[in-house]
Amino acid sequence: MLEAPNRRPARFITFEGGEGVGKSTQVRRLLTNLSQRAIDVVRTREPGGTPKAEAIRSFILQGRSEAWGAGAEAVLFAAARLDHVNEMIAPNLAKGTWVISDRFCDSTRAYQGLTGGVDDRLINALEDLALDGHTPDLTIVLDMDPLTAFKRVEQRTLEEGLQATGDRFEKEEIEWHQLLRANFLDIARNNPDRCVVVSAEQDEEALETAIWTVVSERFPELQGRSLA
Ligand SMILES: Nc1ncnc2c1ncn2[C@@H]1O[C@H](COP(=O)(O)OP(=O)(O)O)[C@@H](O)[C@H]1O
Ligand SMILES: Cc1cn([C@H]2C[C@H](O)[C@@H](COP(=O)(O)OP(=O)(O)O)O2)c(=O)[nH]c1=O
Repeated sequence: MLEAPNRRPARFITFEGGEGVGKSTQVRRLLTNLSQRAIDVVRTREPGGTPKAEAIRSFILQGRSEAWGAGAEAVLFAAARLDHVNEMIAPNLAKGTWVISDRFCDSTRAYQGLTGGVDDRLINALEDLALDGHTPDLTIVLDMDPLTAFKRVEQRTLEEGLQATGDRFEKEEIEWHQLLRANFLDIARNNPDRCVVVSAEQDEEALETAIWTVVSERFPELQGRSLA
């Protein structure tokens, strides 16, 4: 099939960071901002994004893989990612649809690798195989003090009368989450062309504006696009 002339490639954007820093909220807001500028875009999440990957998600987040250790969990996250890339991310990008993912490969490197102690060689090999060249064009690393993030989540849970989930990784000690934060910052430092760190300690609207500035500067095709 002939390529349409001057057609820009679809972009792949990921959001990373610790628990409760506002990733899902900002993924939704960025999706709206892009859609309003007539960009075809979908949002997805990890672990998950396809039925098979969602099955692996519930298995891990219920704590059923915990006893196997961080190395086996890294393999499970990569198995979910392989399906997610092959069945969802790659086909969307191929047809010109932008993809925004709430977490992706940096989560495995940060949680299982740098914080969980899994050997770099396994993390690198899994990343290489699962991504198969589908490295994100831009990764927004949302950074904030984990205690403040937990307080936010607690506050909302109380306000909305929700049940606290206590997922597999949410119950780790605060020191563990502080180390996780430092490790996400290290990943960003080691990938300066791809990652941009944005402080998540600002209200939702201010953070949305900060992220929009990063995204629109990174992708020149967005400049001058008026709101639909
Ligand atoms: N900038 C913000 N300021 C205050 N509260 C926020 C902000 N962004 C999100 N929240 C609230 O914090 C909680 C976690 O947000 P969420 O987007 O689900 O984070 P994550 O996806 O990183 O876990 C939610 O209750 C959400 O409503
Ligand atoms: C994608 C991925 C997630 N995780 C963890 C991070 C979260 O604790 C959990 C995903 O749960 P989720 O409820 O999506 O967390 P959050 O709202 O904080 O993004 O899985 C890993 O440990 N490794 C990975 O590769």
